[in-house]
Amino acid sequence: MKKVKGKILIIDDDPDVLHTARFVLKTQFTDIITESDPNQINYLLNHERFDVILLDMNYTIGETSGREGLNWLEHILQINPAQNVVMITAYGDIKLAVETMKVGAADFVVKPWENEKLIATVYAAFNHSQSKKEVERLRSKQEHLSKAYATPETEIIGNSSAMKEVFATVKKVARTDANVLILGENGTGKELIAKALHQASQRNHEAFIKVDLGAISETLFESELFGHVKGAFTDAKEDRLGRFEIASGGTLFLDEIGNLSMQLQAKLLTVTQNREVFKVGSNVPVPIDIRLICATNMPLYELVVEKKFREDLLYRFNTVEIRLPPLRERPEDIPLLSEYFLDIYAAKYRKRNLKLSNTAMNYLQKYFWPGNVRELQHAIERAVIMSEEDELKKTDFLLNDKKHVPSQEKNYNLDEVERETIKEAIERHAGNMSRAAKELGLGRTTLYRKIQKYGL
Ligand SMILES: Nc1ncnc2c1ncn2[C@@H]1O[C@H](COP(=O)(O)OP(=O)(O)OP(=O)(O)O)[C@@H](O)[C@H]1O
Repeated sequence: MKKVKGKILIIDDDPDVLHTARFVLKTQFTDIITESDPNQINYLLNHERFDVILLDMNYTIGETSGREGLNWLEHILQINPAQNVVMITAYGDIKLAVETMKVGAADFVVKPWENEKLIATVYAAFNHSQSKKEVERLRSKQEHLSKAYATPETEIIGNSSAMKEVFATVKKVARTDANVLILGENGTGKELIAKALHQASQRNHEAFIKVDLGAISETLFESELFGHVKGAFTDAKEDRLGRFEIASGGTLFLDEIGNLSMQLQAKLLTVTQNREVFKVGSNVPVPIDIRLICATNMPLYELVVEKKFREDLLYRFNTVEIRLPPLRERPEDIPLLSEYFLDIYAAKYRKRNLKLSNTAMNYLQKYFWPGNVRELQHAIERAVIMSEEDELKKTDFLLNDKKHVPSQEKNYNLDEVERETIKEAIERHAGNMSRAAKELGLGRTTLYRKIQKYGL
């Protein structure tokens, strides 16, 4: 018969009891640990997690009141309030055994026991412990999922060759468990791609948990990511699961990894190498099973050269790398995205007949889009709200004109480029010629000569 994967601890000062209990239970469970000295409870509970503890009521010779067992039970529940404990009691102690259940014992078995009865009682406690764990895991997962689903999902739009390549990579790697690193400027769709990878993976019925590492303070990092046990620090009023544990079985998306301090990078490396976490305040390792997706808008490879990002951590993250090009490098996606967002917002603001004029579309395609797709999305939403006619015009978009790159009509006339550059520098330094000259790398006299030449 296949044994159940479970760890049972038996604490009794009578070696015969330990021996027979081990003999009976090892036919059912994979790990049986016996201990004759209850003073070892602290050590044991701080180093391992037990599914069920079988605990004797009396230890000191001549002691039959059962009080000792009750005290040890309270002690165990203080260390781990969720621990399942089955009391071992002599026939005369049944009244006290019932008392222990009020304190928090899961059940009791009476010595001498029938083997079937012992197995059945430990099984029931074991199943209870498993369902308690599952309930806690599901509760935390649910909390995160409801937050995640508060924001509606969007399609991923793109017809440029760069985006087609991205889609092909997503398709290829989604079903593997390979770690994926997504690089790209703000608003290029890194999170969207991470979600797409999760949705197309075999883990899609499990949670997708996002952690914005840029938003977590250094002090809360461990508790947020690895969890904590009750009493680990002043505010730790109860046990809490970390994001790694909640994501177990699913996908963990670590955003903004470029912002991590060296110290936190070291911690993350250990966790991703060993695939287990230690909750703050606990020495018990918790195994984790996650698919890891990381993202950043920082130049990670440069940070490695500057020794600001660990090379070993980068190579742990980048088994597969996806680079999302900035929107200005794929202007052919702009009409598609613009129409897509226009549809959404025209419906939302009940302006269904709204169209984009050709001049407006032209204008959008030439803009620099420093905030990428997110900026385009906001620009369209704002224009839809502000528009008073059936057609969105160039003037409905409040874009920063300085950031326009008329790429197709780019001017390669050196004189004109020089004239524009000088004009911009003078404007930027509010007419301060020394500063403008310095920025342009020119002497003041040369600058004046050129101002005269170009009639500025
Ligand atoms: N290809 C796309 N198709 C449709 N919507 C997109 C696309 N790319 C990005 N978006 C939208 O743009 C917004 C920003 O996307 P997302 O949050 O995925 O970007 P990000 O790269 O993770 O940004 P940040 O670096 O700021 O976290 C979202 O509302 C997203 O739905």
